[in-house]
Amino acid sequence: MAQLTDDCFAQGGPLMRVEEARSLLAGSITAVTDSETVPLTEALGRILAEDIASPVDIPPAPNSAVDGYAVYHADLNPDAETRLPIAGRITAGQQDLPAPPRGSAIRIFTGARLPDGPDTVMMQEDCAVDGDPEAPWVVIRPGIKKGSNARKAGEDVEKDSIVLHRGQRLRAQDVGQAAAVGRREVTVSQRLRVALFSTGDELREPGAALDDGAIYDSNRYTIHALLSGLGCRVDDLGILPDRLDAVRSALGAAEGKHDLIVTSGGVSVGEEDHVKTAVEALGKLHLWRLAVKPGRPIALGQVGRVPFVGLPGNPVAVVVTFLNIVRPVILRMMGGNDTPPHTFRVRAGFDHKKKLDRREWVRARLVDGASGLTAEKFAREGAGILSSLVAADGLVELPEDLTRLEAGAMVDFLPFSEVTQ
Ligand SMILES: Nc1nc2c(c(=O)[nH]1)N[C@H]1C(S)=C(S)[C@@H](COP(=O)(O)OP(=O)(O)OC[C@H]3O[C@@H](n4cnc5c(N)ncnc54)[C@H](O)[C@@H]3O)O[C@H]1N2
Ligand code: MOO
Repeated sequence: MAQLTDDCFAQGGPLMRVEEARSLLAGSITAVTDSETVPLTEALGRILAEDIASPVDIPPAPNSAVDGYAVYHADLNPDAETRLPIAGRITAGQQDLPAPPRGSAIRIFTGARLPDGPDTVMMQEDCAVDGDPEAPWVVIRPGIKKGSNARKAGEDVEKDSIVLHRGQRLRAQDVGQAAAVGRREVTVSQRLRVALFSTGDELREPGAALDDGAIYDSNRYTIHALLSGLGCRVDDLGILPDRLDAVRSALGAAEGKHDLIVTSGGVSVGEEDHVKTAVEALGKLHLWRLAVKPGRPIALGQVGRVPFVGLPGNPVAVVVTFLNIVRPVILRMMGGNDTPPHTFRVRAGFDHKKKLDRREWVRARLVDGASGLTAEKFAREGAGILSSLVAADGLVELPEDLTRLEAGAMVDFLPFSEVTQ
């Protein structure tokens, strides 16, 4: 028999567009976590729960950007070499600064404070030193601009300005910025406590024997990694059998101890798909059919008062729906701001036909060629082909109104690196 529907739209009924789903979620999900104070060494990837202002100017005082000689620019001959006596020496961290007279230079090092007076620093490679080593002179080439290599107080950060904002996710440089304004600790949102289940009688733990009809549970490990990457505290609650009573009691038990419950599988239309029924019995199911490919049957709802996300079972659909739909929900629950990930315009290296009115994410790897970056599609497209994601660098996002893509057209590319850390 011909395959009738490898088609997520076959189920009929209204499908919700991505933008509608996102704005519905943005309107209904609020931050749920309290804040906590952590040392900077534990702050990476956490969401800042305070604005951080700098109590000081950075740098606090004018200093030199190079190893060289500090001079009064007005002492320099603009058209010929200038020869100046070296009147002193200043190293980084030195507090007692010599007061250089006009018509002299000061030996100075990168980061050392500039004394009052000199306004310009010559890089030592552009100077020559001669004369008696006890009383040396520096010879300076003409042409340097006034103020060169002299860092001004506050040129990086001005006192009292906000350097880091509540809701931002801390990257390495942000952690460094907190240290640069003198913070040892920062206040961040507590980690979201997430209960994670996979569902399906066919699933076995990796490492166990694989009997007939069974497969290893990969989704739970994929989702665990995705959640951990977002800074969640994941409670791995194993594999649930395809039995309504078991699913219902496991979800019910998870409610009290977690901020979010995530499952994979069991959200489609088969009689063995019990997750939707269990969630409806324990709370509410808000939406479960999106106008996307892959990943249409995603369940979003609540178990008691705890938000619930039921990801579809197909391994590719898991990743695509997590990154595009669930990730912003989780960041929002942790008090994160809504900074959308960056996509990049690249050339499509493939033709592609798609259905009108659904958004499609095509797995692609980037190839660097003479005409720039080209996105190449993986040969096989099934939503169960996890190896296609392994081979991909990211997702080409094709909009709802497109039905035909021709190789050479420019497309939006979402690199995994934008959304998996
Ligand atoms: N008659 C229809 N059948 C299906 C439809 C449909 O509209 N009508 N939708 C298809 C789509 S789209 C998807 S996606 C899946 C979603 O189904 P479920 O969420 O109920 O997932 P399962 O049926 O449990 O599993 C689907 C597939 O994925 C494998 N799987 C499940 N869990 C795991 C795991 N933890 N690790 C690895 N692989 C897993 C499972 O063995 C199945 O092959 O439904 C389609 N069907
Ligand atoms: O085919 Mo389904 O789009 O969600 O994997």
